Amino acid sequence: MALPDWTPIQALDRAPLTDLFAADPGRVEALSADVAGIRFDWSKTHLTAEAVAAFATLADRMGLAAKRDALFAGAAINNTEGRAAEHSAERGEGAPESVARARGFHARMRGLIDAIEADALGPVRHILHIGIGGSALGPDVLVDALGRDTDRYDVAIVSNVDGVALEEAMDRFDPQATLLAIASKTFTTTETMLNAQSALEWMTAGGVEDPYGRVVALTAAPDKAVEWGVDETRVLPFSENVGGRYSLWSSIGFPAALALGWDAFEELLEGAAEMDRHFRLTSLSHNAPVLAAFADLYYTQVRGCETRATFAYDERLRLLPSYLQQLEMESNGKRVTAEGQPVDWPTAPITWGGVGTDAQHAVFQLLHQGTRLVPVEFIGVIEAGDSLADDHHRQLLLNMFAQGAALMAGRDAEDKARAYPGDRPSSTLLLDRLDPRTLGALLAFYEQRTFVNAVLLGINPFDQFGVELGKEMAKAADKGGLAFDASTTDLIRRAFG
Ligand SMILES: O=P(O)(O)OC[C@H]1O[C@H](O)[C@H](O)[C@@H](O)[C@@H]1O
Repeated sequence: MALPDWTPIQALDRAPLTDLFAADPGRVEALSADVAGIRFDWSKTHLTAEAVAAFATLADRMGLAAKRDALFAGAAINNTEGRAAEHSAERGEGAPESVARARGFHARMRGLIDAIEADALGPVRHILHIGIGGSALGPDVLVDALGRDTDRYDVAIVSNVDGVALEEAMDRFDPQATLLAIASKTFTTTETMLNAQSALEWMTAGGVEDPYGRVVALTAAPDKAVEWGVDETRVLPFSENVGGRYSLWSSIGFPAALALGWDAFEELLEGAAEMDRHFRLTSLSHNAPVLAAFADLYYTQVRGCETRATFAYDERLRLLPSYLQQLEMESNGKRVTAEGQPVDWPTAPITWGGVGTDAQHAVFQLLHQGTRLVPVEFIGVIEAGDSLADDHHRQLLLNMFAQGAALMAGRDAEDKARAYPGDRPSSTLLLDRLDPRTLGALLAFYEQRTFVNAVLLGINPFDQFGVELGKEMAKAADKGGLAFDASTTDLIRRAFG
């Protein structure tokens, strides 16, 4: 298989951003895209027509078009696990048999949601969703972003095995009015199974007559859920070919579908499908996930950037950075190629971020004047999420725009402590409004951008063997069967005697 050759990209001219704007009045339009209610603007990055062309050549060398087709055709592109990656089929974009299968699973989920809404499982006010990693981060983003104006159900998403997290939800919820949703692709994850067991005990202690009758399982291992005690009629399966961090479109999205209503969930899928079609059918130089990945790779491979920061200037998107951390770092934090050869180029940068304007008063000092170059991504929403006077939203967005401009322009000063070097890149995503369709498109954009990055890096984004060793050692430690190093042994002794 071809390996990436970065030399043509590293040889590109490195003109400062302000020169690039001065030289080309058409720069904004040339480096922007409008897709599914989102304006993407990469003009404040160092991408140029030449850079895009050089990356397009690299994309050819790495077989991006064929890999993209293979992704949507359901070929086994997750080669290390011998599996397809079929999250797009969940939103109707994929091989016909995979799409049909996903539709069948969705119909089943909808049927159960209808039954819950009709009180067939008894009165339900609270949804206690237990899951971790991909079985929590995606649904959490959805419910937090879109569920603020609805009081259909009160949702708690509990992931951490730290009982503090579960107790907080238990204190808030009435066990008699709670539905327990156990979300686990494998239905074996230690934290989730322990939390589920404790939640079930809490329901029993709270006088629920048939606690198992109030349990729903969201899983790609339906047999294991039945074995655990969930009635087959309340097991909502999804395909093994949907990766955990790509699974919010499947039955893992159940708490969002319940809290927001089925129509909203379908709109979310439709927005994602719109982004998929854009990704599949648009030429590379106008393709949003592709251009975003080109900029990502430019900064890691050419400018040595070790991190990339995302700042959502919208309180409703405050969980987006954590969701992106799993999506990007678990997918592309790899050190061997898809064929198992060591790579000698940097793979995924560290994804971090926060919410604006708060972050301006905390971490932006480093972005403006620190010694490290951090490409920044701003996300804003034109339509306000609040109903206060216009001032709030106007201030919010103006601050976001000003930060991008300041990073780029910089400012000279005699006193060097007061000088800003400028020429610091940012991309901006401006959403018309935050609704299910746009959020679906936004999340699908990030998924496909992650895929393009992986293809050009020559790695497989769909496995995550790196999370196993620590889990195995924790299990062995629990059984007392492992001789640890002196430091770890000392810590264990201090904690448990
Ligand atoms: O959904 P589950 O099988 O419980 O897995 C939950 C999570 O745990 C694993 O450790 C992986 O790192 C994640 O990709 C996954 O989403």
